[in-house]
Amino acid sequence: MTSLHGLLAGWITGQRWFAGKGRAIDDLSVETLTEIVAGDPGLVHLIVSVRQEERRTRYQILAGLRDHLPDRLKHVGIGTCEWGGRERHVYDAMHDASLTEHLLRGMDADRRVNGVAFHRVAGVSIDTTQRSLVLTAEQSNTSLVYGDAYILKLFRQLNAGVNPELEIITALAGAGSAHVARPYGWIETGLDGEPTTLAIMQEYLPNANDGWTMALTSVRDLYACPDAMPAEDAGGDFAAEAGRLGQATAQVHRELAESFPTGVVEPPEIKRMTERFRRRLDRAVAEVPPLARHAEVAARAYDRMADLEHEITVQRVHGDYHLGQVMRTTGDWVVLDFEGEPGQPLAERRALDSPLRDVAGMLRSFDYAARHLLADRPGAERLEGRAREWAARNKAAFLAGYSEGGGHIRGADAVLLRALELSKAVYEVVYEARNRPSWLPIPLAAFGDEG
Ligand SMILES: Nc1ncnc2c1ncn2[C@@H]1O[C@H](COP(=O)(O)OP(=O)(O)O)[C@@H](O)[C@H]1O
Ligand SMILES: O=P(O)(O)O[C@H]1O[C@H](CO)[C@@H](O[C@H]2O[C@H](CO)[C@@H](O)[C@H](O)[C@H]2O)[C@H](O)[C@H]1O
Repeated sequence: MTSLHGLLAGWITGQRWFAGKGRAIDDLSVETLTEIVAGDPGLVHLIVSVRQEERRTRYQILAGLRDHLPDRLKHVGIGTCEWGGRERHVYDAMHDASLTEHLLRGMDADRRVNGVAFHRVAGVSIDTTQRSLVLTAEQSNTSLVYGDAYILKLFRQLNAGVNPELEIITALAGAGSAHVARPYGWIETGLDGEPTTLAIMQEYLPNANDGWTMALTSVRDLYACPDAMPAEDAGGDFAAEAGRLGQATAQVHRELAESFPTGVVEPPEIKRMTERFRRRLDRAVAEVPPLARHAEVAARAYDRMADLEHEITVQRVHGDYHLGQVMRTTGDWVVLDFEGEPGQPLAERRALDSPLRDVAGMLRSFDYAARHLLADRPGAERLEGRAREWAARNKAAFLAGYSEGGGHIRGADAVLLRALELSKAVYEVVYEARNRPSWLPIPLAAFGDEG
């Protein structure tokens, strides 16, 4: 009979959130196993450590155990193995509402099960009768939606330490921000001696649309219009929303600056920042060879940044800002997912940075939205111009909104912004190569234009 390790090693590579796709697993070990619910069905919490060549990554899994697997759960089966002296079915517990209700109950009761601690945010109450469904989004993590009340995000890749998202939404919600979803609870454990966030539960925004979906609708509308029609006359023009998003972004940056420390980075440290960008570029080229022919474009932008003679203001930022991280409610834009770039060390994700890093991230996202629909589309070359037009129009509206909302972008910031955009594109090249290789041409196109 296959061992639990063997089962997990065969299953994990097929999961959307598994970051090491395309590379063999050299070793998978179970670091911790905590029984959250005994019996049938049973629920166990696992932290597994996966080694692929030199890189070791920890992942979190919630596994269900049943003596008999009902048809409705067969599609999430992991396999069978011996457990407690008998053969049991192991499956992905996120799809079993009769198990995920224990997560709600655990948070409501501030329960602790061995090393796994459930917490409720002070002053809120949790409705434990809500049933969960797994969100089917393109995600680095896995989210459960309970009724239309809560959304619980289970972090898949684990890095020791408090997740910046928990820290930030707690502070901003506490300060009365209109741009974050209210936190309700979290789950944590100790890893390498540090409290480490395993999951966060927030208010679910039931009548909201995410920015990526809205932007794609707008792009589709434009592509369907006659070539001669100006973008502003096309149905579904997104520019007014892009402007409002810019304003909301500036407000969130102000709230972050008020809730956390800020600082300034002097030119010698700016040089060191560009050295880090270069090292990241070198690593990316080694991992994704098609990036090599564009490396010079990025290197030149970094050189220009290294020559900056004025200081840069730094503060806590979002860190992985894009259209999929913002939701338009009936009232305003709400910002999600303040956890920085998944997979980066937590210290880096919590470090103070230029708010323009988020601005750069969103500018890249407008390019993604414009180009995404061109892949594999007949007549794509004809639409290339329209894609540029859509991206340029919405980027300009976003930047104008950012300034109107009190965000600071001076003329001299163009060099910094360009370097940050290309640094983000380098990250995206690696992200796409690992997760969605057919999307790789999108970030690679960022280097084609010297800006
Ligand atoms: N509070 C919320 N209300 C409604 N939908 C949400 C909420 N938070 C996240 N979502 C949806 O879940 C998706 C993924 O959430 P996100 O926090 O970005 O996860 P990940 O870090 O895995 O990408 C979002 O794009 C959005 O569609
Ligand atoms: O999972 P997260 O949302 O934290 O972020 C990761 O996945 C994103 C993709 O889902 C990725 O974003 C890239 O693709 C987006 C379109 O799907 C695009 O809007 C972004 O601009 C682009 O960076 C993100 O980089 C990654 O960290």
